[in-house]
Amino acid sequence: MQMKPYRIGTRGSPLALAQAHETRSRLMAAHGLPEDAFEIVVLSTKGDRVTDRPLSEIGGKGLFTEELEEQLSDGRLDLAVHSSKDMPTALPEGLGLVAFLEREDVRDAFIGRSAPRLEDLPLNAVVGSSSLRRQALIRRLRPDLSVITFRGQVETRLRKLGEGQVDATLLAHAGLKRLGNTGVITELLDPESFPPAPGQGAICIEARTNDERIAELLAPINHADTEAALLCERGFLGALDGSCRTPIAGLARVAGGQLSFYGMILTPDGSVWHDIRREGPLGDAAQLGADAGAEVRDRAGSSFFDSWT
Ligand SMILES: NCc1[nH]cc(CCC(=O)O)c1CC(=O)O
Repeated sequence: MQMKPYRIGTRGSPLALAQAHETRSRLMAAHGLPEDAFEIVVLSTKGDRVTDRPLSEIGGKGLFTEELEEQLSDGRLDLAVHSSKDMPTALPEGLGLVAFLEREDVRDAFIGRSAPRLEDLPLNAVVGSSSLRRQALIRRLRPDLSVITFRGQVETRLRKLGEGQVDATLLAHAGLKRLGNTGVITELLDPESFPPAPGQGAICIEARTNDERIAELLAPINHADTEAALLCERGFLGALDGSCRTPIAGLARVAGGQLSFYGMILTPDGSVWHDIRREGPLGDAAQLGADAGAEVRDRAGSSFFDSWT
Protein backbone atom coordinates (compact mmCIF):
# COMPACT_ATOMS: atom_id res chain seq x y z
CA MET A 1 0.00 0.00 0.00
CA GLN A 2 1.34 3.42 -0.95
CA MET A 3 1.31 5.69 2.13
CA LYS A 4 0.99 9.43 1.80
CA PRO A 5 4.45 10.96 2.31
CA TYR A 6 5.25 12.72 5.58
CA ARG A 7 5.38 16.44 4.91
CA ILE A 8 8.49 18.17 6.29
CA GLY A 9 8.29 21.96 6.40
CA THR A 10 11.33 24.21 6.19
CA ARG A 11 12.42 27.69 5.26
CA GLY A 12 14.17 28.05 1.94
CA SER A 13 17.61 29.34 2.98
CA PRO A 14 20.52 27.04 2.10
CA LEU A 15 21.10 26.39 5.83
CA ALA A 16 17.44 25.56 6.47
CA LEU A 17 17.36 23.24 3.45
CA ALA A 18 20.53 21.47 4.60
CA GLN A 19 18.90 20.90 8.00
CA ALA A 20 15.69 19.58 6.46
CA HIS A 21 17.67 17.17 4.27
CA GLU A 22 19.68 16.00 7.25
CA THR A 23 16.48 15.33 9.17
CA ARG A 24 15.01 13.38 6.27
CA SER A 25 18.19 11.27 5.98
CA ARG A 26 18.06 10.45 9.68
CA LEU A 27 14.40 9.46 9.42
CA MET A 28 15.04 7.28 6.36
CA ALA A 29 17.91 5.51 8.14
CA ALA A 30 16.02 5.08 11.42
CA HIS A 31 12.95 3.56 9.77
CA GLY A 32 14.39 2.00 6.61
CA LEU A 33 12.12 4.21 4.52
CA PRO A 34 12.78 5.40 0.96
CA GLU A 35 13.31 9.06 0.12
CA ASP A 36 9.84 9.44 -1.36
CA ALA A 37 8.26 8.58 1.99
CA PHE A 38 9.00 12.24 2.80
CA GLU A 39 8.17 15.43 1.01
CA ILE A 40 10.17 18.56 1.78
CA VAL A 41 7.89 21.61 1.65
CA VAL A 42 9.64 25.00 1.41
CA LEU A 43 7.87 28.03 2.87
CA SER A 44 8.94 31.65 2.91
CA THR A 45 8.57 33.41 6.27
CA LYS A 46 8.34 37.07 7.25
CA GLY A 47 11.89 36.89 8.57
CA ASP A 48 13.09 35.78 5.14
CA ARG A 49 11.19 38.49 3.29
CA VAL A 50 12.19 41.54 5.34
CA THR A 51 15.94 41.78 4.90
CA ASP A 52 16.62 45.50 5.15
CA ARG A 53 16.06 45.98 8.88
CA PRO A 54 17.64 44.43 11.97
CA LEU A 55 15.61 41.49 13.22
CA SER A 56 15.38 43.06 16.67
CA GLU A 57 13.55 46.01 15.09
CA ILE A 58 11.07 44.07 13.01
CA GLY A 59 10.35 42.51 16.37
CA GLY A 60 7.85 39.89 17.25
CA LYS A 61 8.75 36.38 18.14
CA GLY A 62 8.20 33.66 15.65
CA LEU A 63 9.34 35.76 12.72
CA PHE A 64 10.79 32.67 11.08
CA THR A 65 8.20 30.21 12.31
CA GLU A 66 4.69 31.60 11.93
CA GLU A 67 3.94 30.27 8.45
CA LEU A 68 5.35 26.83 9.28
CA GLU A 69 3.38 26.68 12.51
CA GLU A 70 0.10 27.57 10.82
CA GLN A 71 0.54 24.64 8.46
CA LEU A 72 1.57 22.29 11.26
CA SER A 73 -1.51 23.23 13.24
CA ASP A 74 -3.95 22.68 10.38
CA GLY A 75 -2.29 19.42 9.25
CA ARG A 76 -0.77 20.57 5.96
CA LEU A 77 2.66 19.77 7.47
CA ASP A 78 3.61 16.86 9.72
CA LEU A 79 6.83 18.32 11.05
CA ALA A 80 8.92 21.45 10.76
CA VAL A 81 12.70 21.57 10.99
CA HIS A 82 14.31 24.55 12.74
CA SER A 83 17.53 25.85 14.22
CA SER A 84 16.78 25.62 17.95
CA LYS A 85 18.47 28.99 18.40
CA ASP A 86 15.74 30.68 16.37
CA MET A 87 12.87 29.17 18.34
CA PRO A 88 10.94 31.32 20.81
CA THR A 89 10.41 29.80 24.26
CA ALA A 90 6.61 29.91 23.93
CA LEU A 91 5.10 27.94 21.06
CA PRO A 92 1.53 28.00 19.78
CA GLU A 93 -1.01 25.85 21.62
CA GLY A 94 -0.84 22.24 20.47
CA LEU A 95 2.70 22.43 19.06
CA GLY A 96 5.96 21.43 20.71
CA LEU A 97 9.61 20.70 20.06
CA VAL A 98 9.25 16.95 19.80
CA ALA A 99 12.80 15.94 18.87
CA PHE A 100 16.35 17.32 18.90
CA LEU A 101 19.07 15.95 16.65
CA GLU A 102 22.51 15.42 18.14
CA ARG A 103 24.12 18.79 18.57
CA GLU A 104 26.90 20.08 16.32
CA ASP A 105 29.80 22.17 17.63
CA VAL A 106 28.33 25.02 19.70
CA ARG A 107 31.06 27.60 19.14
CA ASP A 108 30.98 30.85 17.25
CA ALA A 109 33.43 31.14 14.38
CA PHE A 110 35.38 34.34 13.78
CA ILE A 111 36.00 35.20 10.15
CA GLY A 112 38.62 37.92 9.90
CA ARG A 113 39.90 39.77 6.85
CA SER A 114 42.19 42.28 8.59
CA ALA A 115 43.35 39.80 11.22
CA PRO A 116 42.78 36.11 11.89
CA ARG A 117 41.81 36.54 15.56
CA LEU A 118 39.38 38.81 17.36
CA GLU A 119 42.08 39.97 19.76
CA ASP A 120 44.40 40.86 16.87
CA LEU A 121 41.99 43.13 14.98
CA PRO A 122 43.45 46.61 14.59
CA LEU A 123 42.13 49.39 16.80
CA ASN A 124 38.73 50.68 15.64
CA ALA A 125 38.23 47.89 13.11
CA VAL A 126 34.66 47.24 11.98
CA VAL A 127 32.87 44.00 12.83
CA GLY A 128 29.53 43.12 11.27
CA SER A 129 26.97 41.08 13.16
CA SER A 130 23.20 41.07 13.41
CA SER A 131 23.12 39.21 16.70
CA LEU A 132 22.69 41.36 19.81
CA ARG A 133 24.52 38.72 21.83
CA ARG A 134 27.53 38.72 19.51
CA GLN A 135 27.52 42.52 19.34
CA ALA A 136 27.53 42.79 23.14
CA LEU A 137 30.18 40.09 23.60
CA ILE A 138 32.46 41.75 21.03
CA ARG A 139 32.07 45.13 22.78
CA ARG A 140 32.77 43.49 26.13
CA LEU A 141 36.08 42.06 24.89
CA ARG A 142 37.01 44.85 22.49
CA PRO A 143 35.30 48.14 23.41
CA ASP A 144 37.38 49.96 20.79
CA LEU A 145 35.84 48.11 17.82
CA SER A 146 32.89 49.47 15.95
CA VAL A 147 30.14 46.95 15.57
CA ILE A 148 27.64 47.34 12.78
CA THR A 149 24.44 45.47 12.03
CA PHE A 150 24.91 43.02 9.27
CA ARG A 151 22.05 40.88 8.06
CA GLY A 152 21.31 38.33 5.39
CA GLN A 153 21.94 34.68 4.75
CA VAL A 154 25.36 33.25 5.53
CA GLU A 155 26.43 33.61 1.87
CA THR A 156 25.37 37.28 1.76
CA ARG A 157 27.38 38.09 4.86
CA LEU A 158 30.47 36.38 3.51
CA ARG A 159 30.11 38.31 0.27
CA LYS A 160 29.86 41.62 2.18
CA LEU A 161 32.96 40.66 4.14
CA GLY A 162 34.82 39.80 0.93
CA GLU A 163 33.83 43.18 -0.55
CA GLY A 164 35.45 44.90 2.41
CA GLN A 165 32.29 46.32 4.01
CA VAL A 166 33.63 45.02 7.34
CA ASP A 167 36.93 43.72 8.72
CA ALA A 168 35.39 40.66 10.32
CA THR A 169 32.17 38.84 11.06
CA LEU A 170 30.99 36.00 13.27
CA LEU A 171 28.89 33.00 12.35
CA ALA A 172 27.94 29.78 14.07
CA HIS A 173 30.46 27.02 13.42
CA ALA A 174 27.56 24.57 13.13
CA GLY A 175 25.92 26.47 10.29
CA LEU A 176 29.18 26.77 8.36
CA LYS A 177 29.77 23.05 8.79
CA ARG A 178 26.31 22.23 7.48
CA LEU A 179 26.94 24.44 4.47
CA GLY A 180 30.39 22.92 3.86
CA ASN A 181 31.92 26.37 4.30
CA THR A 182 34.35 26.00 7.21
CA GLY A 183 37.30 27.09 5.04
CA VAL A 184 36.50 30.75 5.71
CA ILE A 185 36.94 30.43 9.49
CA THR A 186 40.04 32.06 10.98
CA GLU A 187 39.33 31.40 14.69
CA LEU A 188 36.92 29.34 16.77
CA LEU A 189 35.90 31.30 19.86
CA ASP A 190 36.17 29.79 23.31
CA PRO A 191 32.65 29.24 24.74
CA GLU A 192 33.81 30.51 28.15
CA SER A 193 34.76 33.97 26.92
CA PHE A 194 32.31 33.97 24.05
CA PRO A 195 29.33 31.85 25.16
CA PRO A 196 26.93 30.79 22.40
CA ALA A 197 23.23 31.51 22.13
CA PRO A 198 20.83 29.13 23.84
CA GLY A 199 20.14 26.39 21.30
CA GLN A 200 23.07 27.14 19.02
CA GLY A 201 24.17 24.20 16.91
CA ALA A 202 21.11 22.04 17.53
CA ILE A 203 18.43 21.19 14.98
CA CYS A 204 14.98 20.74 16.50
CA ILE A 205 11.79 19.34 15.09
CA GLU A 206 8.46 20.92 15.85
CA ALA A 207 5.26 18.92 15.58
CA ARG A 208 1.73 18.56 16.94
CA THR A 209 2.02 17.37 20.54
CA ASN A 210 -1.08 15.15 20.32
CA ASP A 211 0.02 13.29 17.19
CA GLU A 212 1.05 9.78 18.26
CA ARG A 213 2.07 8.72 14.79
CA ILE A 214 4.53 11.61 14.45
CA ALA A 215 5.82 11.10 18.01
CA GLU A 216 6.66 7.50 17.07
CA LEU A 217 8.29 8.61 13.84
CA LEU A 218 10.55 11.08 15.65
CA ALA A 219 11.42 9.11 18.80
CA PRO A 220 14.37 7.18 17.27
CA ILE A 221 16.10 10.31 15.98
CA ASN A 222 15.84 12.25 19.26
CA HIS A 223 19.19 12.66 21.04
CA ALA A 224 18.54 12.57 24.80
CA ASP A 225 21.62 14.55 25.94
CA THR A 226 20.95 17.27 23.39
CA GLU A 227 17.33 17.41 24.50
CA ALA A 228 18.33 17.85 28.16
CA ALA A 229 20.83 20.58 27.29
CA LEU A 230 18.26 22.37 25.18
CA LEU A 231 15.55 22.17 27.84
CA CYS A 232 18.01 23.71 30.29
CA GLU A 233 19.04 26.53 27.96
CA ARG A 234 15.44 27.26 27.01
CA GLY A 235 14.52 27.30 30.71
CA PHE A 236 17.16 29.99 31.21
CA LEU A 237 15.89 31.99 28.24
CA GLY A 238 12.28 31.66 29.39
CA ALA A 239 13.06 32.89 32.91
CA LEU A 240 14.64 36.00 31.42
CA ASP A 241 11.78 36.33 28.99
CA GLY A 242 14.34 36.71 26.26
CA SER A 243 12.78 39.02 23.77
CA CYS A 244 14.65 39.63 20.53
CA ARG A 245 16.24 42.68 22.14
CA THR A 246 18.14 40.93 24.91
CA PRO A 247 21.76 39.84 24.71
CA ILE A 248 21.62 36.42 26.37
CA ALA A 249 24.10 33.56 26.16
CA GLY A 250 23.66 30.10 27.63
CA LEU A 251 25.28 26.73 27.20
CA ALA A 252 24.45 23.46 28.94
CA ARG A 253 26.70 20.44 28.61
CA VAL A 254 26.12 16.86 29.65
CA ALA A 255 28.88 14.75 31.16
CA GLY A 256 28.63 11.71 33.37
CA GLY A 257 24.86 11.97 33.57
CA GLN A 258 25.10 15.52 34.95
CA LEU A 259 24.27 18.87 33.40
CA SER A 260 26.57 21.81 33.75
CA PHE A 261 25.22 25.15 32.68
CA TYR A 262 26.90 28.48 32.04
CA GLY A 263 24.82 31.56 31.25
CA MET A 264 25.36 35.27 30.81
CA ILE A 265 23.29 38.40 30.28
CA LEU A 266 24.84 41.62 29.05
CA THR A 267 23.92 45.19 28.35
CA PRO A 268 23.97 45.85 24.59
CA ASP A 269 27.16 47.92 24.93
CA GLY A 270 28.89 45.04 26.70
CA SER A 271 29.92 47.23 29.64
CA VAL A 272 27.92 45.33 32.27
CA TRP A 273 27.34 41.59 32.48
CA HIS A 274 26.27 38.94 34.93
CA ASP A 275 27.14 35.30 34.54
CA ILE A 276 26.15 32.13 36.35
CA ARG A 277 27.26 28.53 36.60
CA ARG A 278 24.98 25.70 37.76
CA GLU A 279 25.30 21.92 37.94
CA GLY A 280 22.51 19.42 38.40
CA PRO A 281 20.85 16.16 37.44
CA LEU A 282 19.64 15.63 33.87
CA GLY A 283 16.08 15.03 34.98
CA ASP A 284 15.67 18.64 36.19
CA ALA A 285 17.07 20.28 33.09
CA ALA A 286 14.36 22.86 32.47
CA GLN A 287 14.14 23.78 36.16
CA LEU A 288 17.90 24.13 36.47
CA GLY A 289 17.94 26.59 33.59
CA ALA A 290 14.94 28.49 34.93
CA ASP A 291 16.52 28.77 38.39
CA ALA A 292 19.75 30.06 36.88
CA GLY A 293 17.76 32.62 34.90
CA ALA A 294 15.84 33.77 37.97
CA GLU A 295 19.04 34.15 39.97
CA VAL A 296 20.87 36.13 37.34
CA ARG A 297 17.80 38.33 36.87
CA ASP A 298 17.62 39.08 40.60
CA ARG A 299 21.32 39.73 40.80
CA ALA A 300 21.23 42.13 37.88
CA GLY A 301 18.29 44.09 39.29
CA SER A 302 15.67 46.00 37.36
CA SER A 303 17.94 48.91 36.40
CA PHE A 304 20.02 46.50 34.35
CA PHE A 305 17.02 45.52 32.27
CA ASP A 306 16.05 49.16 31.70
CA SER A 307 19.12 49.51 29.54
CA TRP A 308 17.67 46.99 27.12
CA THR A 309 14.72 49.07 26.08
N1 LIG B 1 19.80 33.22 13.25
C1 LIG B 1 20.40 32.60 12.12
C2 LIG B 1 20.96 31.28 12.45
N2 LIG B 1 20.23 30.33 13.05
C3 LIG B 1 21.02 29.23 13.23
C4 LIG B 1 22.27 29.51 12.70
C5 LIG B 1 23.42 28.61 12.67
C6 LIG B 1 23.19 27.16 12.99
C7 LIG B 1 22.93 26.87 14.43
O1 LIG B 1 23.30 27.63 15.34
O2 LIG B 1 22.34 25.81 14.68
C8 LIG B 1 22.23 30.81 12.18
C9 LIG B 1 23.30 31.54 11.49
C10 LIG B 1 24.45 31.91 12.42
O3 LIG B 1 24.23 32.23 13.60
O4 LIG B 1 25.60 31.88 11.97
